Amino acid sequence: MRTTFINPILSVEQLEISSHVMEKPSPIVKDVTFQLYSGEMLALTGPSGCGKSLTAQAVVGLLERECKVTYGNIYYKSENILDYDVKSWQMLRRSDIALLIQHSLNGLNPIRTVKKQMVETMNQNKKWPRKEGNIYLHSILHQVGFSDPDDILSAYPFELSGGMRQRVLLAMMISLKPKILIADEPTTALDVINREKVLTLLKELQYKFEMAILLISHDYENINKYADRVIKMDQGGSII
Ligand SMILES: Nc1ncnc2c1ncn2[C@@H]1O[C@H](COP(=O)(O)OP(=O)(O)OP(=O)(O)O)[C@@H](O)[C@H]1O
Repeated sequence: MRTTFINPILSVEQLEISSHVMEKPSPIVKDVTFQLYSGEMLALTGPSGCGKSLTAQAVVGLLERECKVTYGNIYYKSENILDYDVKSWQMLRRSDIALLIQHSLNGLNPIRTVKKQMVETMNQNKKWPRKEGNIYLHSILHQVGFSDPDDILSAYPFELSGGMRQRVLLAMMISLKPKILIADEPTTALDVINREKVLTLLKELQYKFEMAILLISHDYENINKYADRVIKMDQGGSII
């Protein structure tokens, strides 16, 4: 799919996020405006603590209790998703916007096989007949680079390396065919070779699944190599 820079799939406008820890709410992220277009990989970068992760959490309705959006709008396909209730956010995360974060590695249940967890995820949007479901699972695991999906499916998460678990999580997310994947620092804690592997994989998935990817990263060298566009936040949390 070719990216057309006409109608953004996601539009963040003058976003302000404030912390309510103190009596008076104080903005931590201010004036964040950017557009993400269908099928592109957009990198969001900037110094540590400038608010990249908070921006990602706001887009999927997962800000922690003490943080709130205090100004601005977030449009997904022209709909202001800041008006959503809890159920609509859940639906959006289930079928449209997936967020991959480092912490989500712990999101795999340690006492259930990969297969059980993947089947459960896959069936959230559509009940798959067993045979078709199995074929689909295998094909998705192939897409994220597993040459022997059966071994992975029968494994428990603790039997897999961190990199393998990350690919399993990616496979789970991809199985729901999101329109947007937000990958928050997917290469942190990886060595140079594995960083390249993850980014190459994301690039392949971007094309194969016609997904838009918002890549949050500090890895300037690779960002320029893989992203179609790069935007930068400053210390005060605004886009520069
Ligand atoms: N739940 C929270 N309550 C209050 N302040 C928070 C909360 N989460 C993050 N912050 C603060 O908001 C600011 C932005 O944090 P955020 O994690 O979004 O930065 P970041 O740009 O993603 O940083 P990094 O690149 O290091 O991951 C930081 O100063 C952080 O301490």
